[in-house]
Amino acid sequence: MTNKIKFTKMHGAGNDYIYVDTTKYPIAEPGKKAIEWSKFHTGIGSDGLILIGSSDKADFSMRIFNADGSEAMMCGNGSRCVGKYVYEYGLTDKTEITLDTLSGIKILKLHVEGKTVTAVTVDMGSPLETGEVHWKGKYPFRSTKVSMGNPHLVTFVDDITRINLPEIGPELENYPLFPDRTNVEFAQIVGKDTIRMRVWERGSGITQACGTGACATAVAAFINGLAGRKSNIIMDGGTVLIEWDEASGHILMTGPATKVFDGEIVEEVENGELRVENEY
Ligand SMILES: N[C@@H](CCC[C@H](N)C(=O)O)C(=O)O
Repeated sequence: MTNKIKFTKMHGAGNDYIYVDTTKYPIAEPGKKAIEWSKFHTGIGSDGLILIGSSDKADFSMRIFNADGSEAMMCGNGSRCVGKYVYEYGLTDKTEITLDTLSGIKILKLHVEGKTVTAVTVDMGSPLETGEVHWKGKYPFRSTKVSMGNPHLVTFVDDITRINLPEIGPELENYPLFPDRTNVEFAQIVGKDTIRMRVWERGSGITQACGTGACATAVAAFINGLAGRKSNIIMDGGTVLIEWDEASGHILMTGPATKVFDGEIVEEVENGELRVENEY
Protein backbone atom coordinates (compact mmCIF):
# COMPACT_ATOMS: atom_id res chain seq x y z
CA MET A 1 0.00 0.00 0.00
CA THR A 2 1.27 3.52 -0.75
CA ASN A 3 0.67 6.90 0.86
CA LYS A 4 1.24 9.97 -1.38
CA ILE A 5 2.16 13.33 0.13
CA LYS A 6 2.69 16.43 -2.01
CA PHE A 7 5.31 18.81 -0.67
CA THR A 8 7.13 21.98 -1.71
CA LYS A 9 10.76 22.66 -1.02
CA MET A 10 11.30 26.36 -0.26
CA HIS A 11 14.03 28.51 1.23
CA GLY A 12 14.33 31.86 2.93
CA ALA A 13 17.86 33.24 2.42
CA GLY A 14 19.06 29.65 1.97
CA ASN A 15 17.37 28.25 5.11
CA ASP A 16 15.52 25.38 3.43
CA TYR A 17 12.53 23.40 4.62
CA ILE A 18 10.03 20.90 3.25
CA TYR A 19 6.53 22.45 3.35
CA VAL A 20 3.38 20.32 3.54
CA ASP A 21 -0.22 21.56 3.49
CA THR A 22 -1.63 19.35 6.24
CA THR A 23 -5.22 20.26 5.42
CA LYS A 24 -4.69 18.03 2.35
CA TYR A 25 -1.92 15.74 3.60
CA PRO A 26 -2.07 15.10 7.35
CA ILE A 27 1.29 13.99 8.71
CA ALA A 28 1.51 11.40 11.47
CA GLU A 29 4.69 11.46 13.59
CA PRO A 30 6.07 14.71 12.07
CA GLY A 31 9.28 14.57 14.16
CA LYS A 32 10.12 11.18 12.67
CA LYS A 33 9.30 12.40 9.14
CA ALA A 34 11.47 15.50 9.65
CA ILE A 35 14.47 13.27 10.44
CA GLU A 36 13.83 10.92 7.52
CA TRP A 37 12.99 13.53 4.85
CA SER A 38 15.66 16.07 5.87
CA LYS A 39 18.52 13.63 5.23
CA PHE A 40 20.58 14.69 2.21
CA HIS A 41 21.54 11.30 0.82
CA THR A 42 18.50 9.16 1.60
CA GLY A 43 15.72 11.75 1.92
CA ILE A 44 14.87 15.08 0.25
CA GLY A 45 17.55 17.11 2.01
CA SER A 46 16.58 20.11 4.13
CA ASP A 47 17.02 21.96 7.42
CA GLY A 48 13.70 20.51 8.59
CA LEU A 49 9.97 20.16 8.01
CA ILE A 50 7.26 22.83 8.18
CA LEU A 51 3.59 21.95 8.44
CA ILE A 52 0.99 24.47 7.24
CA GLY A 53 -2.45 24.00 8.76
CA SER A 54 -5.70 25.66 9.69
CA SER A 55 -6.29 27.56 12.93
CA ASP A 56 -9.31 28.79 14.87
CA LYS A 57 -7.30 31.84 16.01
CA ALA A 58 -5.58 32.94 12.80
CA ASP A 59 -5.70 32.56 9.02
CA PHE A 60 -3.22 29.64 9.08
CA SER A 61 -1.00 27.73 11.49
CA MET A 62 2.65 26.75 11.21
CA ARG A 63 4.60 23.99 12.99
CA ILE A 64 8.35 23.68 12.59
CA PHE A 65 10.47 20.56 13.11
CA ASN A 66 14.25 20.68 13.00
CA ALA A 67 16.27 18.08 11.05
CA ASP A 68 16.79 16.13 14.30
CA GLY A 69 13.01 15.85 14.76
CA SER A 70 12.72 18.35 17.64
CA GLU A 71 9.87 20.85 17.44
CA ALA A 72 10.68 24.57 17.76
CA MET A 73 8.40 27.41 18.81
CA MET A 74 9.06 29.64 15.82
CA CYS A 75 10.83 29.90 12.47
CA GLY A 76 11.42 33.34 10.99
CA ASN A 77 12.55 32.28 7.52
CA GLY A 78 9.87 29.59 7.48
CA SER A 79 7.11 32.08 8.29
CA ARG A 80 8.02 34.16 5.22
CA CYS A 81 7.91 31.03 3.04
CA VAL A 82 4.51 30.07 4.50
CA GLY A 83 3.26 33.53 3.42
CA LYS A 84 4.47 32.92 -0.12
CA TYR A 85 3.05 29.38 -0.15
CA VAL A 86 -0.49 30.23 0.98
CA TYR A 87 -0.75 33.14 -1.47
CA GLU A 88 0.82 31.56 -4.54
CA TYR A 89 -0.96 28.21 -4.10
CA GLY A 90 -4.31 30.05 -3.89
CA LEU A 91 -5.11 29.24 -0.23
CA THR A 92 -5.78 32.97 0.27
CA ASP A 93 -5.82 36.21 -1.69
CA LYS A 94 -5.02 38.28 1.39
CA THR A 95 -1.71 40.13 1.47
CA GLU A 96 -1.83 40.56 5.25
CA ILE A 97 -2.02 37.17 6.95
CA THR A 98 -2.15 36.04 10.56
CA LEU A 99 -0.12 32.95 11.42
CA ASP A 100 -0.66 30.85 14.55
CA THR A 101 2.66 29.52 15.89
CA LEU A 102 3.73 27.97 19.20
CA SER A 103 5.27 31.38 19.90
CA GLY A 104 1.98 33.24 19.37
CA ILE A 105 0.26 34.87 16.41
CA LYS A 106 2.53 36.56 13.90
CA ILE A 107 1.41 39.02 11.21
CA LEU A 108 2.81 38.60 7.71
CA LYS A 109 2.76 41.40 5.13
CA LEU A 110 3.33 40.07 1.63
CA HIS A 111 5.19 42.13 -0.97
CA VAL A 112 3.56 41.06 -4.23
CA GLU A 113 4.69 41.76 -7.80
CA GLY A 114 2.15 40.49 -10.34
CA LYS A 115 1.22 37.11 -8.89
CA THR A 116 4.55 36.52 -7.16
CA VAL A 117 5.42 37.13 -3.54
CA THR A 118 8.94 38.59 -3.72
CA ALA A 119 9.45 39.35 -0.03
CA VAL A 120 7.57 39.19 3.25
CA THR A 121 7.64 41.39 6.34
CA VAL A 122 6.87 39.51 9.55
CA ASP A 123 5.89 41.18 12.81
CA MET A 124 7.84 38.88 15.11
CA GLY A 125 6.51 40.45 18.33
CA SER A 126 8.80 41.58 21.14
CA PRO A 127 11.94 39.76 22.26
CA LEU A 128 10.82 37.75 25.30
CA GLU A 129 14.00 37.76 27.34
CA THR A 130 17.56 39.03 27.11
CA GLY A 131 20.60 38.43 29.33
CA GLU A 132 24.39 38.40 29.42
CA VAL A 133 26.66 35.37 29.64
CA HIS A 134 30.20 35.87 30.97
CA TRP A 135 32.18 32.73 30.28
CA LYS A 136 34.75 33.24 33.05
CA GLY A 137 37.77 32.09 31.07
CA LYS A 138 36.07 29.17 29.30
CA TYR A 139 35.75 31.18 26.08
CA PRO A 140 37.45 34.51 25.24
CA PHE A 141 34.19 36.39 24.73
CA ARG A 142 30.94 37.62 26.27
CA SER A 143 27.60 36.53 24.80
CA THR A 144 24.04 37.82 24.85
CA LYS A 145 21.02 35.53 25.29
CA VAL A 146 17.90 36.60 23.39
CA SER A 147 14.62 34.69 23.27
CA MET A 148 12.56 35.25 20.14
CA GLY A 149 10.15 32.52 21.29
CA ASN A 150 13.08 30.18 20.67
CA PRO A 151 16.44 30.61 22.42
CA HIS A 152 19.48 32.32 20.86
CA LEU A 153 22.99 33.00 22.08
CA VAL A 154 24.65 35.84 20.16
CA THR A 155 28.37 36.58 20.36
CA PHE A 156 30.02 39.56 18.66
CA VAL A 157 33.59 39.00 17.53
CA ASP A 158 36.13 41.11 15.63
CA ASP A 159 36.69 38.53 12.88
CA ILE A 160 33.96 36.00 12.20
CA THR A 161 36.21 34.01 9.83
CA ARG A 162 38.27 32.90 12.84
CA ILE A 163 35.32 31.11 14.45
CA ASN A 164 35.34 27.33 14.09
CA LEU A 165 31.55 27.02 13.97
CA PRO A 166 31.36 23.21 13.43
CA GLU A 167 33.31 22.78 16.67
CA ILE A 168 32.02 25.54 18.95
CA GLY A 169 28.42 25.49 17.63
CA PRO A 170 27.43 22.10 19.10
CA GLU A 171 29.47 22.78 22.23
CA LEU A 172 27.46 25.93 23.02
CA GLU A 173 24.17 24.45 21.77
CA ASN A 174 24.46 21.72 24.41
CA TYR A 175 26.19 23.72 27.16
CA PRO A 176 24.61 22.90 30.58
CA LEU A 177 23.60 26.55 31.02
CA PHE A 178 20.91 25.95 28.37
CA PRO A 179 18.64 23.10 29.51
CA ASP A 180 16.54 23.42 26.30
CA ARG A 181 19.73 23.76 24.20
CA THR A 182 20.19 26.98 22.21
CA ASN A 183 20.69 28.36 18.72
CA VAL A 184 24.18 29.85 18.41
CA GLU A 185 25.04 32.99 16.42
CA PHE A 186 28.44 34.60 15.84
CA ALA A 187 28.34 38.10 14.45
CA GLN A 188 30.66 40.85 13.31
CA ILE A 189 29.83 44.53 12.78
CA VAL A 190 30.89 45.24 9.18
CA GLY A 191 29.46 48.72 8.63
CA LYS A 192 26.93 51.17 9.94
CA ASP A 193 23.92 49.01 10.89
CA THR A 194 25.29 46.15 8.82
CA ILE A 195 26.11 42.91 10.55
CA ARG A 196 27.62 39.69 9.20
CA MET A 197 26.25 36.67 11.06
CA ARG A 198 26.78 32.90 10.94
CA VAL A 199 24.56 30.44 12.73
CA TRP A 200 24.63 27.00 14.28
CA GLU A 201 20.99 26.04 14.69
CA ARG A 202 19.70 23.93 17.53
CA GLY A 203 18.57 20.66 16.00
CA SER A 204 19.83 21.36 12.47
CA GLY A 205 23.50 22.41 12.70
CA ILE A 206 25.01 25.03 10.40
CA THR A 207 22.32 26.55 8.20
CA GLN A 208 22.61 29.27 5.56
CA ALA A 209 20.41 31.64 7.54
CA CYS A 210 18.14 31.89 10.56
CA GLY A 211 15.31 34.45 10.74
CA THR A 212 14.79 34.38 14.51
CA GLY A 213 18.62 34.34 14.80
CA ALA A 214 18.82 37.48 12.66
CA CYS A 215 16.25 39.16 14.94
CA ALA A 216 18.20 38.07 18.03
CA THR A 217 21.43 39.41 16.52
CA ALA A 218 19.88 42.81 15.76
CA VAL A 219 18.44 42.97 19.30
CA ALA A 220 21.80 42.03 20.84
CA ALA A 221 23.59 44.62 18.68
CA PHE A 222 21.18 47.35 19.76
CA ILE A 223 21.27 46.59 23.48
CA ASN A 224 25.08 46.39 23.39
CA GLY A 225 25.29 49.78 21.63
CA LEU A 226 26.76 48.26 18.45
CA ALA A 227 23.97 49.23 16.03
CA GLY A 228 20.81 51.28 15.77
CA ARG A 229 17.25 49.98 15.69
CA LYS A 230 17.46 48.97 12.02
CA SER A 231 20.11 46.52 10.78
CA ASN A 232 20.83 44.48 7.71
CA ILE A 233 21.88 41.01 8.78
CA ILE A 234 24.07 39.34 6.16
CA MET A 235 24.09 35.55 6.46
CA ASP A 236 25.72 32.82 4.34
CA GLY A 237 22.59 32.44 2.17
CA GLY A 238 21.22 35.98 2.04
CA THR A 239 20.31 39.16 3.88
CA VAL A 240 17.32 40.19 5.95
CA LEU A 241 16.40 43.62 7.26
CA ILE A 242 15.50 43.79 10.94
CA GLU A 243 13.83 46.80 12.53
CA TRP A 244 13.09 47.08 16.27
CA ASP A 245 10.13 49.46 16.28
CA GLU A 246 10.41 51.88 19.18
CA ALA A 247 6.68 52.60 19.56
CA SER A 248 5.40 49.00 19.64
CA GLY A 249 8.57 47.27 20.85
CA HIS A 250 8.03 44.74 18.06
CA ILE A 251 10.67 43.32 15.75
CA LEU A 252 9.91 43.57 12.04
CA MET A 253 11.77 41.19 9.76
CA THR A 254 11.78 41.68 5.98
CA GLY A 255 13.39 39.20 3.63
CA PRO A 256 13.04 36.89 0.65
CA ALA A 257 11.04 33.70 0.23
CA THR A 258 11.86 31.36 -2.65
CA LYS A 259 10.27 28.22 -4.04
CA VAL A 260 12.73 25.51 -5.12
CA PHE A 261 10.48 22.71 -6.41
CA ASP A 262 7.30 20.71 -5.86
CA GLY A 263 7.52 17.01 -5.24
CA GLU A 264 5.61 13.98 -4.13
CA ILE A 265 6.64 11.55 -1.44
CA VAL A 266 5.39 8.06 -2.12
CA GLU A 267 5.63 6.04 1.04
CA GLU A 268 5.49 2.31 0.80
CA VAL A 269 3.60 1.89 4.02
CA GLU A 270 4.23 -1.85 4.50
CA ASN A 271 8.02 -1.93 4.21
CA GLY A 272 8.64 1.73 5.15
CA GLU A 273 10.53 2.48 1.89
CA LEU A 274 10.61 6.15 0.78
CA ARG A 275 10.46 7.21 -2.86
CA VAL A 276 10.52 10.90 -3.84
CA GLU A 277 9.28 12.19 -7.20
CA ASN A 278 10.04 15.78 -8.14
CA GLU A 279 8.40 18.21 -10.54
CA TYR A 280 10.61 21.14 -11.51
N1 LIG B 1 15.71 28.62 11.05
C1 LIG B 1 14.68 29.11 11.86
C2 LIG B 1 14.64 28.62 13.30
C3 LIG B 1 14.34 27.13 13.38
C4 LIG B 1 14.22 26.59 14.78
C5 LIG B 1 15.51 26.58 15.56
N2 LIG B 1 16.50 25.71 15.02
C6 LIG B 1 15.20 26.17 17.03
O1 LIG B 1 15.29 24.98 17.38
O2 LIG B 1 14.87 27.05 17.82
C7 LIG B 1 14.43 30.59 11.70
O3 LIG B 1 14.55 31.06 10.55
O4 LIG B 1 14.04 31.27 12.64
